[in-house]
Amino acid sequence: MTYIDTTLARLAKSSPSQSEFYQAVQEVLESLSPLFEKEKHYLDQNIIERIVEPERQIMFRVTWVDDKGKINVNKGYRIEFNSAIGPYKGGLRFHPSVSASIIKFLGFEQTFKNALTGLAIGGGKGGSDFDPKGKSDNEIMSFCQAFMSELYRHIGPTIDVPAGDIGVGAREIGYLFGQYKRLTGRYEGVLTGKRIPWGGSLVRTEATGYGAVYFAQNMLQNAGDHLDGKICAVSGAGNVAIYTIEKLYQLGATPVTCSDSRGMIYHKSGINLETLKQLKETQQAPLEKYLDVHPDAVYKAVADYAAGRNEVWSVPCDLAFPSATQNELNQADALALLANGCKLVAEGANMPSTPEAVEEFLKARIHYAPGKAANAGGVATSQLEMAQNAAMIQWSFDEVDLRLKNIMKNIFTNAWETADEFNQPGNLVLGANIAGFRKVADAMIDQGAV
Ligand SMILES: NC(=O)C1=CN([C@@H]2O[C@H](COP(=O)(O)OP(=O)(O)OC[C@H]3O[C@@H](n4cnc5c(N)ncnc54)[C@H](OP(=O)(O)O)[C@@H]3O)[C@@H](O)[C@H]2O)C=CC1
Ligand SMILES: O=C(O)CCC(=O)C(=O)O
Repeated sequence: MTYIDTTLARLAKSSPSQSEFYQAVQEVLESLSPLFEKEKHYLDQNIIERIVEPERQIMFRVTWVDDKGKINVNKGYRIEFNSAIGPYKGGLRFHPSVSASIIKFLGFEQTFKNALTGLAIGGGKGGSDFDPKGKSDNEIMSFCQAFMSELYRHIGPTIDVPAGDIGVGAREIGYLFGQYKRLTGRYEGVLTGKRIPWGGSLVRTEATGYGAVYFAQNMLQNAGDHLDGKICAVSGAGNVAIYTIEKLYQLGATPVTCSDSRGMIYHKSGINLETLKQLKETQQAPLEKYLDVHPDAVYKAVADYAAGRNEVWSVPCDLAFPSATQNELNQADALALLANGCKLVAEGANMPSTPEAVEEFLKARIHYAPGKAANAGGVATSQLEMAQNAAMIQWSFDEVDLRLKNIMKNIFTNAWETADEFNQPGNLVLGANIAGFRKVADAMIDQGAV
């Protein structure tokens, strides 16, 4: 048995039925093989067994009252995965699909992503199986207050700093922050993604989508190409997708698709960003309503989006930005993209491509950027928010945007050069995994057997 088989067998025994978590661990460990062959001390220090085990897993009951006076119970999670290079940092996801497996895979990925940013942030993730869809504002507040009533004792500006993810935006961060302040009496940078007037950072809202496009720009420029005139397929219709689409337009590309959990829009002349923002940021309406404003667009419903029936990937495009959720792009989707001429995939979502899809991209030698590299702009800008909070200052939009651009360039260069070092030029999966792992593992070794 290889060390990968041994590790996965051990995880299957100690953490049964966590398929997303095993998938993330397997993907990272497979690409680390060349590193372990070259630098044996990681195995001597038992780093693999240590790094796949979260430092702390908090699971709790969230009891809240809905508008009809009914008492509801949901499950809450915060997985504090790794603090070798800084306080735990990562988002909170509120979605009915949330499970220990999903939060653990996200926390594991977050650890390496945060290391790639070059900033002092460890990895964590949290959330709940609470479904915000169809809930009133009062119910969202009631849930957030109940969630924070347990979480507050585990977090702090130098301990663990949560943020948003699927189903958690500025509104939820506001309710969570208010409850933290009520319970502790402290006004401090304990959450990021806050609104600007009370401690938020400019550009945090846009950062993940903008960052993914900056990353794609770096990949293209490195190959003597550019974004101008490129046709782009984007999935998702939330925070990441919207600001990916915005930045693509700013840099001369044309995004032609977006999608939500019910279906996708194909608008050949280009997605209308104002309509999309109106539907998703203001009204929280299904994408089908887009047709009321733009009857020339095409809408296709999907029966089972997360299982890979994602029509976005069947559209002719030069570049693809999966920005909805994990495993939304399978092998058939990858083959359809390649057959249609797609030359670059930059992942805005976390682990959106299945292992078989990633294999196809690597085999075809197109530009492929895994989520932990391409979507790191969000968490990096969260760290910039922490820095501004700690210093009690606020930087301008341009200043934060410039820092974000530089961080994305550095991540690209680091992953690219690491791939070269291991004789796999252009393989950013290997480059990002080894570069992220090395930083965390070296810090763990320096800090002893803790
Ligand atoms: N926000 C951030 O800063 C960062 C986010 N990410 C990742 O980006 C991805 C998108 O996050 P974000 O845009 O913030 O989230 P949002 O909640 O703003 O939007 C998520 C979008 O994806 C769709 N979606 C979510 N889950 C599912 C599912 N299980 N099946 C089908 N469709 C689904 C939603 O459709 P519907 O509206 O119908 O629910 C929605 O359009 C996630 O993978 C997240 O982890 C990564 C780095 C940072
Ligand atoms: O901004 C953050 O802290 C976390 C963002 C996030 O959840 C992610 O990078 O997946």
